[in-house]
Amino acid sequence: MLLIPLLPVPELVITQMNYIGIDALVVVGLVLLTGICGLTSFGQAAFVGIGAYATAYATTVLNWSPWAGLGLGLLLTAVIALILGMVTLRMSGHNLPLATIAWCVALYYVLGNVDALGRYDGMVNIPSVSIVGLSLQSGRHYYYLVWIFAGLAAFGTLRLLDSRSGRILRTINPDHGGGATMPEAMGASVFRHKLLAFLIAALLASAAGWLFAHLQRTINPSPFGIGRSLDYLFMGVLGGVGYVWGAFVGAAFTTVLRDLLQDWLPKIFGGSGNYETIVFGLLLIAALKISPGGLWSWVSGHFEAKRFEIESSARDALPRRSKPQAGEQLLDVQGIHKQFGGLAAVQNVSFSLGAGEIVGLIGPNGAGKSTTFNLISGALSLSEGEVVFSGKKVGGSPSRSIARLGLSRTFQHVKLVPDMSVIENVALGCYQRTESGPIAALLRTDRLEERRAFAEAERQLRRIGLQDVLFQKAGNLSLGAQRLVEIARALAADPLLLLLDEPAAGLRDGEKAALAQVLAQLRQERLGLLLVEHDMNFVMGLADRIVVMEFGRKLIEGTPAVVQASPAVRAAYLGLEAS
Ligand SMILES: Nc1ncnc2c1ncn2[C@@H]1O[C@H](COP(=O)(O)OP(=O)(O)OP(=O)(O)O)[C@@H](O)[C@H]1O
Repeated sequence: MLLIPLLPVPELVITQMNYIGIDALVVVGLVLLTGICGLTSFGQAAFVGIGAYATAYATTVLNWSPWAGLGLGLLLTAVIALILGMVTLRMSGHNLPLATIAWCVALYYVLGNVDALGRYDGMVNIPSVSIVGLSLQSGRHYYYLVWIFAGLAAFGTLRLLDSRSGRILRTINPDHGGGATMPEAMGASVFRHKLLAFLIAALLASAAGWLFAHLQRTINPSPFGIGRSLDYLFMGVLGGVGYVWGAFVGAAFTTVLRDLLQDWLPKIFGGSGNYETIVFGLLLIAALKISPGGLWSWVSGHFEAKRFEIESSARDALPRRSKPQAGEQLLDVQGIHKQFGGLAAVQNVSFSLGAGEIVGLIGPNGAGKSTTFNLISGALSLSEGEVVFSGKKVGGSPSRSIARLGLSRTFQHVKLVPDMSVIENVALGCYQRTESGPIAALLRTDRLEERRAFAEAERQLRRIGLQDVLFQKAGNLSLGAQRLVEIARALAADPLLLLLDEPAAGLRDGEKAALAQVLAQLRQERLGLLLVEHDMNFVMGLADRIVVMEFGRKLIEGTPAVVQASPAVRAAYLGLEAS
C-alpha cells in the first residue's frame, strides 16, 4: 500500500484507490452500526455531506485552514448525531431506518436551498490540504492522507470491538441472538452503547466528507442524497457488513466493478442505456445469494477465534464485593404481581432468601416461575408488589441497576453471542467490575484491566469445568455446555445473589453432579441462590427450601422433605408430571 503511489501505476488507479479509501471510511462506520449492532442507517451520506460542506464553508467563506474545517465538521456532526440518536435510537423495528431516510432526504434539500452553501450549484475553489507546508494537491500525495484515515478507522474499530465496550456492542444485534435483555442484565446501558456506535459511524462519515471535499475541490448536494446512502449500504453488505475488513472489500469491489461495467457494457450493447446500473444490481443480488454474509465471510470462516495466554498473576485482581453474613436476608419478594393483558402470570407471590441459602422455585409449565425471575431481576416491570434486594427497594428499577447491586442471572433460553469465543462471553460478566471506556480501548490503556477480566473469566470457566473450550465459539457448544457458560458469566460478576433458570437442563448425569457440587460450594461462600428447575432429583438434593408455584400463585413453601410429602404438591405438580 505504501509503495503504490511511488510505482508507475496509472493516475486512474490512484484516483480509484483514493475514492475506495474514502468510501471504506464511511462503510467501516456502517459495519459498526449495522453489521455489529444491527441498526440500519440510510442516513450516512448526510453525515458525509455535513463534513464536506462544513469544511467547504470554513475554507472558502471563513478562510479557515482545512484542518480547522475538519474540526468544525466533526463538531457539527457530533452535535447533530447526538441529538438525532437521542430521538431515533429508542425507536424499534422499521422506525429507525425510516427516520434515517427522512433525515437524509431533509438534509439534501437543506443543502440545495441555502444560498450561503451555493444551493444546488454547490461550492467551488475548495483549497487543497497541506501538512507542515507540504501541499497534498496531487492525487499521489493525497492517497497517503486518505489511507491514513481509513487505516486508523479500521484499526480503531478493531480495538474498540476487542474491549469492554466492544463486547457489549457485539451483543446487541437481535439477528445474532442478542438484544437488550442480556447486556442490561450484565449492568450495561444498551442505549448508551447504541448512541456510541451511531456517533462513531457519523464521525467517520463526516471525516470521509472532509477528505472528499478536499479531493474534489468542488462539491454540490448530489453525492450526499439517499441514493449514495444506499450505495454505502450495498458496499457494506457486499463486502460483509459484520467485518471491518469487509468494508474495504465492499468499497473496492463496488468501485472497480462499476468502472469496469461503465467501460465495457457500452462496447457490448452500444449506446448509453445505463446498463451498468442494471447489471450491477443483478450482480449484487447474485453475490448476496451466493454469499449471504458478504465476500469477507468466505475469508473469515477460515480464521480461528483469537487465542492468548491467560496470566495467572492477573487472577483475583478485579474488585470484589464484601459478602454478607450467612443467613443475612438478601432478597425479600413482597406480594409481587404481573399482568399480561387478561392473564395474571404471577399473583401475590412472596418469599425471601438469605445469604448462603439455596431456594428452589418449582411448579408445572406455565406456573409463572420465569416471570417471577424476570420481575426480581428487573427484566419485566412489576404490576404490583415490591422486591427488596440487599436492603434496597428495587421494584421498578431497570435490570442494569439491580445487576450493579450484585444480582446476576442466567436465562431460560440461553443468551450467548454464538460468534464470540466462550471466554469473551464470560468476560461480559465482568462488565460492572471494570470501567475502561472506548477512548481507553482506542489508546490500549485498558489492557491491564482486560487481562484481569479474562483471567477472572478463565477462573470461573475452570470452576465450572469448561477450561478446555475457552477459545471455541460459544455457538459450537452443546446446549448443556452453553448453560454452564451462562453460569460462569453470571459468576464473573461476583454476585451476592445468583438466579439460575433451569441450570441442569440438557446436562448429563455426571455434569449435573459436578454442577451441584459447584452450587453447594457457592453456598459455602455465602452466595444466595434461587433456582428454577424441572429436574426434581437435582433441586430436592440441593435446595434448603422450595417454593412451589401453580397458576401464578405460591402453592406452598418448605423444606424439600415437607414439599415432597405435601398432597397438594403431588396433586398439582407431581401428578401432572406423572401423567
Ligand atoms: N411476555 C409475555 N406476554 C404474555 N404472556 C406471557 C409472557 N411471558 C409469559 N407469559 C405467560 O405467563 C404464564 C407464565 O409463564 P412463565 O414462563 O413464567 O411460566 P414458567 O413457570 O416459567 O413455565 P416453564 O416451566 O414452561 O418455563 C404463561 O401462561 C405464559 O404463557
